[in-house]
Amino acid sequence: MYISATRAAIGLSGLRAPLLRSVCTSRLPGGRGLSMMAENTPEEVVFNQPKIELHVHLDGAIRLQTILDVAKRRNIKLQASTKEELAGIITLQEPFTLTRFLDKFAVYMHVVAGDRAAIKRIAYEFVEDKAKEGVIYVEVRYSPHLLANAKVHPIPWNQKGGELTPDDVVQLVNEGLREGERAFKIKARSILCCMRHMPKWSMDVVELCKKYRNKGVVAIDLAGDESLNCEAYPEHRKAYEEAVRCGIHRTVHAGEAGPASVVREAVEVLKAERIGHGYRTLDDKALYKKLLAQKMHFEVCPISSKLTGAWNLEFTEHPIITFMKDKANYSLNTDDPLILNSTLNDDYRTAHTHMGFTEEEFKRLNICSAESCFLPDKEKRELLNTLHAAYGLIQTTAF
Ligand SMILES: O=c1[nH]cnc2c1ncn2[C@H]1C[C@H](O)[C@@H](CO)O1
Repeated sequence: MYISATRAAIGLSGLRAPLLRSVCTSRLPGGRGLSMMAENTPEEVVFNQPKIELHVHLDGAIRLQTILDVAKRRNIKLQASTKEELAGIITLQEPFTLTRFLDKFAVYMHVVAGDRAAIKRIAYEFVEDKAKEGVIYVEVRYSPHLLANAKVHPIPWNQKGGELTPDDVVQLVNEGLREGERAFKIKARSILCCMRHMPKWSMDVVELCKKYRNKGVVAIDLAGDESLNCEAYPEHRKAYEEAVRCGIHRTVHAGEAGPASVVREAVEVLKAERIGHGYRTLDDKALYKKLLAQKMHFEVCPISSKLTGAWNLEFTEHPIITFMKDKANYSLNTDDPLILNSTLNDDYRTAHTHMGFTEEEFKRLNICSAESCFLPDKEKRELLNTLHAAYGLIQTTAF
């Protein structure tokens, strides 16, 4: 039996502020503790088996200590000098709107953006953190433009112009991920994000996907605030057309805070092969039925959905439960663990405690995740074999 007894709140390291702890555990019935990258002991891990993660933002998964270290080295003033203080200004303590949630990135992105060593370091540390969570394959996403300070217009985060281009950023992330893979013995690939409010960047993004498709980059994404930009701009559409033409895999954030029409557009116009979040799909019964039939993959993120305000009712009524009952194709993911102050285990615990997820379902959804990942066929088969062996399953997948 791999699902251990769950506890109302996981053990809190000395770093966890009591105030934050009580707010989080009371607001989030999942009882997620404050992670600050604290590690769970084996008995606290809900599904202690190899896992796949397909939806996590690199820039939403940076260690607090790294932000502090880089700020110090670069002489950048922050309104915090300890991890606790920094957590206090970055992490969410109660449900926000998606718009206000996305504003949180502005608190720290200027620290790492434009800095070679920092970008490589966050990618490397990311792999270490995922390995510790029991993830054996991860697809991590980011916007190369949001980490650059050259050949990007406008230059993000009020940085001064510099020399680090979006292309340099992709190379640095690839290096960090590759070194992390070697050190921590897991597999990590990346997805490059177009941003909904920055259509001018999108053709660049697809070109970078093409250039680095065999060097670590596996897909294109469209991220950002769909509640403000419900319809993809023509530039996004052109970029996705080019992705289709060149066989670049495609995922799109849709139906998180925006309506089901955003999901419909993602599938029908942008030709998305996976949907980031997708909870609002359920508001359009015909669309949901169609996507179920075609085994569309939904990248769901329970804790994120609550704190971004994408889902503002109880976890016990969450659309993910419908996905589970309908045996839909979906993965379980963290999204932005830095801002959410969560770990993948916290999402699994939330699903187990409040949504009735069983060990069998955890295995099934991880198999679905492997089947829907963007690796080439041969590597996908190897991944599936690894999972089947670890889970003690007979391989029946037709893949
Ligand atoms: O949950 C999200 N929905 C939409 N966009 C998001 C979410 N989390 C992060 N992002 C944005 C902000 C990041 O800077 C960007 C690239 O990772 O993607």
